[in-house]
Amino acid sequence: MAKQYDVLFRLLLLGDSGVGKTCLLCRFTDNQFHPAHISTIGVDFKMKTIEVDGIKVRIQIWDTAGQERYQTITKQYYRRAQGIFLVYDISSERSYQHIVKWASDVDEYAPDGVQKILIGNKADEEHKRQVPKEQGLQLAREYGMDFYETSACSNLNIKESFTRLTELVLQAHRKELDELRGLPHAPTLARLEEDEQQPLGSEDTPKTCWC
Ligand SMILES: Nc1nc2c(ncn2[C@@H]2O[C@H](COP(=O)(O)OP(=O)(O)OP(=O)(O)O)[C@@H](O)[C@H]2O)c(=O)[nH]1
Repeated sequence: MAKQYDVLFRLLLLGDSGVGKTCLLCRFTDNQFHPAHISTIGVDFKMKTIEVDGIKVRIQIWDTAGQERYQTITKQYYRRAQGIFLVYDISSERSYQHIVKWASDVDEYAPDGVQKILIGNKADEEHKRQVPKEQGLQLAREYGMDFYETSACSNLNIKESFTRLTELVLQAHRKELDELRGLPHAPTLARLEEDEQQPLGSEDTPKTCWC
């Protein structure tokens, strides 16, 4: 059967528990939002295909548990990511401060050249804001990352941020893509067979996304 996409990438969502990683993912893939916080156990993933620059990109998005006790498990998934979202909650100064720790984990465990974007989520909660937008921008500048304030609740900048990270990954893999464009059946950047495996948080286990 013909492939429905040209390339397959893996993106990863990292950040403290409760910043809204699962909700960002559910909003992007299913356009849904659930107000309850049910902590992710280990990792989970969802897939979505989008078109960028005329290329059909299948993205496998890994949602990791923010809770400390799952860090040993979640770190095992860093090395297979091509793009990473570092997420904090604009109403939690603490989650913003912890971005330094998440970024240092990425440096340690993710592959060189992994693309990163900083996200300040829950932008709809202006009345509870603890982290000024300028502070997010400043940190993103220091790390050389793009920055978005998002809201999974009001659907602010969700499509934009996922599309941007996908574009960055595509740009980073320009050479393979140029080859891909020249060949009718060029290999994908990642093997589907591997990705259809059902690791932790698979279709058969209870879903941590309740949106
Ligand atoms: N107001 C508002 N609430 C949000 C937003 N995104 C998530 N939430 C809420 O924040 C809480 C935590 O969201 P989750 O997506 O479960 O957080 P998480 O980062 O996946 O948490 P862990 O799985 O524990 O790591 C839930 O009650 C969500 O409804 C948002 O953009 N705005």
